[in-house]
Amino acid sequence: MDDSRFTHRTVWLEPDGRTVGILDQTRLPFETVNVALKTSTDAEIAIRDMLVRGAPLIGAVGAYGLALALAEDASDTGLAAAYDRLHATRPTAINLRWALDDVRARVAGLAPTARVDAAYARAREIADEDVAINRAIGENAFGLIETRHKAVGGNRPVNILTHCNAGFLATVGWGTALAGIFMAHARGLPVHVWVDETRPRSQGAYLTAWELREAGVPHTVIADNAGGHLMQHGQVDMCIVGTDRVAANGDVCNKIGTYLKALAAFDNGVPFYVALPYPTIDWRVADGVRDIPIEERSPTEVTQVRGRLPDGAVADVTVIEGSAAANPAFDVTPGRLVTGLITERGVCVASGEGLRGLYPERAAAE
Ligand SMILES: CSC[C@H]1O[C@H](OP(=O)(O)O)[C@H](O)[C@@H]1O
Repeated sequence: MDDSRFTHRTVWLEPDGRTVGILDQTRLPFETVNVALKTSTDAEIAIRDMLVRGAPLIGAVGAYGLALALAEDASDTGLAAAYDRLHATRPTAINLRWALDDVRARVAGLAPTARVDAAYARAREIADEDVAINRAIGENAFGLIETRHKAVGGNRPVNILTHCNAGFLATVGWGTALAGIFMAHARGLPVHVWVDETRPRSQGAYLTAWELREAGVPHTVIADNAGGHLMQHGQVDMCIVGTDRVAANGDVCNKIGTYLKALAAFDNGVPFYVALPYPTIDWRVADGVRDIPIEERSPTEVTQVRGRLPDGAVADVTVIEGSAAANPAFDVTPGRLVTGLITERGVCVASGEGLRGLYPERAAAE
């Protein structure tokens, strides 16, 4: 299958070998705008303000951000300061720390004059590795979708609910939760996707729906509160979502509202899967519900909505006036509510034992 439709459209290195190109996801689906990151501050702002978002993608952009920073100051002090600035942009997705740790380890022992090239080389490897990993996740997810298709009679589309955006826009390519869906559609296995709009930033309505439209995958956007009703009435055959951090015990941190979908799925016997690449596993966190930091974002993301006005202009409109608003950006689903974790190495139970079975060397090394 042609990878190009699902890869290298979110972040790339410009021909000058230093400038980092990104697709500005805050403008989608209304406009397609590319942005050039020329400084480490550009990279910081891009991650913090969610021009790029999605755990694997912010890891890749964080890696390039460190390379941009080393081009400005390759000293030990400069490296440490840049690491801290980039790490502080978003606290929940573990891929950012993973990527910054990886690049720092790669360059720390080098002479400052050798650090920039080494950092860019490693950032490129991280980006390319993400595409390969997600393709493998897609194959493993495709197998589950194919099995589900047979289980529901094999004569109708598999109805899959997803939350937020874990498509190629959340990664360097293919996506995680959507990768298997793209493959199923391309291979003629009929699927239909229920797309949670995913307030307050509406990554589902703005980004997942855009990806599925582009790929021609049948889908229906729904209010976040509709999923439980659809599950109660047999309209959902399985759920597949992404994640920003999986704890060593299998607890899953993902966009706010995921926990509620997992509860509804558990109550209705709907298989609930979470797709993730190995950098999303945080072996240092023993209990996800207790220990994973939850990002609190600006209340304006709740009180304002971006849309297209009748005259065609795109604007932010205030929909809540005079009231306080709270905006926790993630929640944590206990592993007991998760049917399986879909990784590049296969599918496992959402538990410490399940994860160690797939990654024996990682558990030992962490
Ligand atoms: C494949 S990671 C996707 C994951 O990231 C999203 O968070 P955000 O858009 O705030 O970066 C969301 O939790 C997705 O499930």
